[in-house]
Amino acid sequence: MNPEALMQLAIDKCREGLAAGQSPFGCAIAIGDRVVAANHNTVALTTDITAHAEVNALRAACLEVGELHLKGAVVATTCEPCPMCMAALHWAQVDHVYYGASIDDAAVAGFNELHLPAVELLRLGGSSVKLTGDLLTEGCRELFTEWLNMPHRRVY
Ligand SMILES: Nc1nc2[nH]cnc2c(=O)[nH]1
Repeated sequence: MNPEALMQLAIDKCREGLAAGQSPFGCAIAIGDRVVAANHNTVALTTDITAHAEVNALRAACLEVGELHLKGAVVATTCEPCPMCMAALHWAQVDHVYYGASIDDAAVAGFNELHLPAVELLRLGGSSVKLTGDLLTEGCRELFTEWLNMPHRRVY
């Protein structure tokens, strides 16, 4: 599946989350042409601070394929993975991660981000996961704008 189409799925899933009062993050995972997971962040819903979109998608994808490692998997996430999510993506041995908005964009929207770029974490840790940013960035940033207009948003 091409990365743009996968990112559009992540954006759509994020909007589903926004409609349900969740935070503005979505993630989709494909292996070849098969979409194995598409999830949004559920931190507010589950009172689970680790329920980021990427962690939710990884859990769903591993369950779906019945494997710990997602060899050949392509991941599209609306925002650059935080260190927790980047580490989880490394553990799952995904092939390539695409993201749209940046950690700085999330911080500007009010999230208490660790200012450690995903590319730095991969380099420091010697990970072979491929990483490409700036995919459908404006569409992904727009999700933060929509979220900032929600009166009952929950920041963390
Ligand atoms: N990439 C990403 N960054 C976040 N920052 C806070 N929550 C999230 C999330 O679900 N995904």
